[in-house]
Amino acid sequence: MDGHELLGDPLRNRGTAFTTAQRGELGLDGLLPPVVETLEEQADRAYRAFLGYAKPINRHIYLRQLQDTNETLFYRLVTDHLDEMLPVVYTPTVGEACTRFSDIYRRPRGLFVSYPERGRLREVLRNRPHREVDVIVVTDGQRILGLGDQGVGGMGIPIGKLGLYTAVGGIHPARTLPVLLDVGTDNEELLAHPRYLGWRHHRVTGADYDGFIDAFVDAVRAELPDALLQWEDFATPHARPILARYRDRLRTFNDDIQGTAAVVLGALTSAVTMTGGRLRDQRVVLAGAGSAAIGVADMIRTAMVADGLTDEEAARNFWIADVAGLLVGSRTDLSPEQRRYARDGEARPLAEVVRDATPTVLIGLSTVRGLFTEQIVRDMAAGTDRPVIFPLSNPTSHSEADPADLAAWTDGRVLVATGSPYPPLEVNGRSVPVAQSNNVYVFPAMGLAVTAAKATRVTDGMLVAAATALGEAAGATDAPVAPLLPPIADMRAVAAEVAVVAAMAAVEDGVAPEATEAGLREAVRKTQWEPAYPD
Ligand SMILES: NC(=O)c1ccc[n+]([C@@H]2O[C@H](COP(=O)([O-])OP(=O)(O)OC[C@H]3O[C@@H](n4cnc5c(N)ncnc54)[C@H](O)[C@@H]3O)[C@@H](O)[C@H]2O)c1
Ligand SMILES: O=C(O)C[C@H](O)C(=O)O
Ligand SMILES: [Mg+2]
Repeated sequence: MDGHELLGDPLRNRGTAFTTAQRGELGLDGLLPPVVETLEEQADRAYRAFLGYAKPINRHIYLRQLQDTNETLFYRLVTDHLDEMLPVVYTPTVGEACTRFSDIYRRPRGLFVSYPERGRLREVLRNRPHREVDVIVVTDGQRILGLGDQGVGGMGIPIGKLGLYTAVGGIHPARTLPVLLDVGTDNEELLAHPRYLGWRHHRVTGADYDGFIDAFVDAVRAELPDALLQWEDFATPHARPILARYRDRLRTFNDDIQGTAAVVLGALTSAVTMTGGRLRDQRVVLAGAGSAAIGVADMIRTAMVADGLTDEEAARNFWIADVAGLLVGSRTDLSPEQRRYARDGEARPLAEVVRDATPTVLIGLSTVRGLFTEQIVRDMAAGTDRPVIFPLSNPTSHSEADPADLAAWTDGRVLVATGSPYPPLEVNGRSVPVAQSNNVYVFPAMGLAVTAAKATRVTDGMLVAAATALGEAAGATDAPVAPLLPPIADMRAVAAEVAVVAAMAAVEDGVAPEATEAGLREAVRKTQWEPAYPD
């Protein structure tokens, strides 16, 4: 590699931080301005440049460009300013980046695996930019946040998620692989877009789709048998069947179903601690019955059983409503997973469900902006002292409610967590951060746990352990107002702690080699990469 090529390799490029001696040895003389800088000095310049952009999308484009130029510098910057940059590299701005992917595209990253190449998927995988991979995040772009089908633009999500595997989890950036499965798009606007960069074709469906997914998984197992495969933003009709099909065959999990459920259980555990109640006594209304909502219900139900209920009693604590109303036994459109929660009577709308059920907990995974109306929230707040309300749909433009409204409509009694970031609430003259109940609190820790413990599967036990550790890390007390999850600035330390607990669960479940807690702690520590130039 000559000097010029070296500067084009984001993993090895140090830009102005190459020393005088290195510049001489590596053929870099004349290719850089004369001053030699430290990483901190470079990060200071990059931060000022970042602040120079007013719009979040332009900040996102700047940071993505930095990531493609010098990854050490990118991760130093993001790690040092996580609170401020998480909403820019990730939700909600990453949603806009996906919708505008074909317009803002600069450079390739990751692998585009498209249907027309289905006969040669191993060759495509062999073209991966880096040989050794710990974590793959894959999407087919069909359900990007609450924004629907984004086709090839969905690639923004695996890139964003893996950026956090590194910034939060500490997985080495060269050991991550974003993958976009391009099976076409049913988004007519994209199909008509003159600059659309994906395969211009309607979505492949049925047996052809299933066969393609199978061929992809076979190629992953052949080429990267030790990698963790995370499924992300698949539409509900595919998400669960894919998870069921592969979860016992390789290291794999679905982030929207399982990662989401673990973080919600963690935040709910904090809320219940704060109210002084028991999990088993909560009456939960869920708005939305997609794969995220049912995943959340299943995990809370399991935790209620651990808290002393029978499975049947626990299921009776849920009222789940989707676009057609309450899930009831007389409906013919329910999947087996949904039917477990079906209740008697009519398929009444959410507002009626909230009036009848007198819930203590209201969770939104519906993609519908403003679904939690003032009336619904006031009705709920009339029946419980501390209403627990989680509007979890992303991005912000699809959130079921704004925390400030929830606080106003409940006279400050609400315990809130949101999917997308929101500014702090003013409560009795105090500024209280709003917990972001987003799977980012769990997936980097899962990657770290699987990698450090050499786990061969992702078990329910590992996810429940992660949820419990997260709830404990929030440090909830019976104080009247406090955030339900740890601060974002502490996320890296929390991920390491959650990873140790999940790794211990992997050993206990028999999917990882025997190891002590101290051994796993050391393995997690050693796995975590620090953004710094090596000596
Ligand atoms: N906070 C997080 O970490 C997190 C994680 C996963 C998903 N999500 C968000 O959850 C949302 C849903 O994801 P999904 O994969 O389950 O999607 P989905 O499209 O499968 O599910 C949406 C559900 O909402 C229902 N719905 C639509 N309109 C409704 C209405 N007016 N009243 C009640 N229900 C209604 C639909 O019938 C469906 O059951 C997305 O916005 C996604 O961004 C957030
Ligand atoms: O990506 C996120 O912010 C969370 C979640 O995976 C989602 O799909 O909304
Ligand atoms: Mg997702």
